[in-house]
Amino acid sequence: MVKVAVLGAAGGIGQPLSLLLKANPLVTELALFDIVNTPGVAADLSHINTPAKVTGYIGDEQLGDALKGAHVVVIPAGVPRKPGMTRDDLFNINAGIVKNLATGAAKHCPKAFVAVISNPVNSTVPIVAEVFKQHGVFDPKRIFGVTTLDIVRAATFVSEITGADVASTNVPVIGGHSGATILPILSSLSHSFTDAQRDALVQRIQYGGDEVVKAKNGAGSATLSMAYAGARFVSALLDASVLKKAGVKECTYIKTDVAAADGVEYFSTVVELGVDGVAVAHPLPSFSEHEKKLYAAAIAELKVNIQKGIDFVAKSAAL
Ligand SMILES: NC(=O)c1ccc[n+]([C@@H]2O[C@H](COP(=O)([O-])OP(=O)(O)OC[C@H]3O[C@@H](n4cnc5c(N)ncnc54)[C@H](O)[C@@H]3O)[C@@H](O)[C@H]2O)c1
Ligand SMILES: O=C(O)C[C@H](O)C(=O)O
Repeated sequence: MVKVAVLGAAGGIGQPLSLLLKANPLVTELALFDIVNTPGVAADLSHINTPAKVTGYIGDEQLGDALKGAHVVVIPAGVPRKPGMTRDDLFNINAGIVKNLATGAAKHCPKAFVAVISNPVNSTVPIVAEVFKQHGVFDPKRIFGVTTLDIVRAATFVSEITGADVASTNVPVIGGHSGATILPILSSLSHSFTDAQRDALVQRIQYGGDEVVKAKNGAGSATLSMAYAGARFVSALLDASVLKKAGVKECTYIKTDVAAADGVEYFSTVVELGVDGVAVAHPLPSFSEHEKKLYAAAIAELKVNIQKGIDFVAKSAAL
């Protein structure tokens, strides 16, 4: 039995993500949780002739049933940005939503892999971790911030410049998931970019989310490309943990000591996935002079974002 629970399943990301997960033959049960509309989404997806049995769960009282027995919990619940907003502007609403869902996961499926999509990821992942710690079930190998969209974008934008096949273009993107914390490692590629090309690419990868937010003009942020990226990440988790495939690697934001020397305990890095989640978190790559500056800027912002998530859980525990 491989049960995947999607929390926020009726939303802009949740629906196409659930569709892609329904198409994954490794998934045998798909639990769709939201505060609205999941019975309809579940009925619709349930007619697709793939193995997953699909069930809709609605409202807090059904959260436990949605989560019980889950192998993977994916969380795209929460509000998206509108033009002019930063991801951090979503904190006040999304922190509470993620904390509540994480509490459900800690109680009902403490061993599940938890893949957090809700923004601001730099802070929501520490929130999930702190909630799991409070319940005495925290395992840093099992909680992930989904930064796969940055990898997907980087491959697309880089291949547009290099002309290389996009499917075989792989650009590591480390750090976090917002603006200056997004750190593409262009120096790892064999192509040599001019400084102007490099600067334009870094800018586009760091602010790719804003490109979509502007184009959607108030109707939300990336949903379809995020669903694709989220499904790719879950598929990697299942390949490693269910099929026990070796060498499955994705960049993902985890609690790790790779950047601990610089004072951050959460960082997105290249991670080799295994049956228990994180098998190997790769150390920082060797940076170009330019990347050293980007890294310093990323660290400064990450520190603030991470602390904000930790403080939020501590404050609400003290109430
Ligand atoms: N990690 C990434 O790369 C990435 C990419 C795109 C979007 N996002 C983030 O994903 C989140 C969702 O974006 P979206 O476009 O799908 O938004 P959306 O508004 O279309 O959908 C969000 C869904 O969450 C549900 N929801 C709200 N409160 C809930 C709760 N307490 N429990 C369960 N469900 C709840 C809503 O009912 C809605 O169906 C946003 O925070 C957005 O910023 C992250
Ligand atoms: O930009 C956003 O707010 C959504 C998401 O984080 C993205 O990168 O597209």
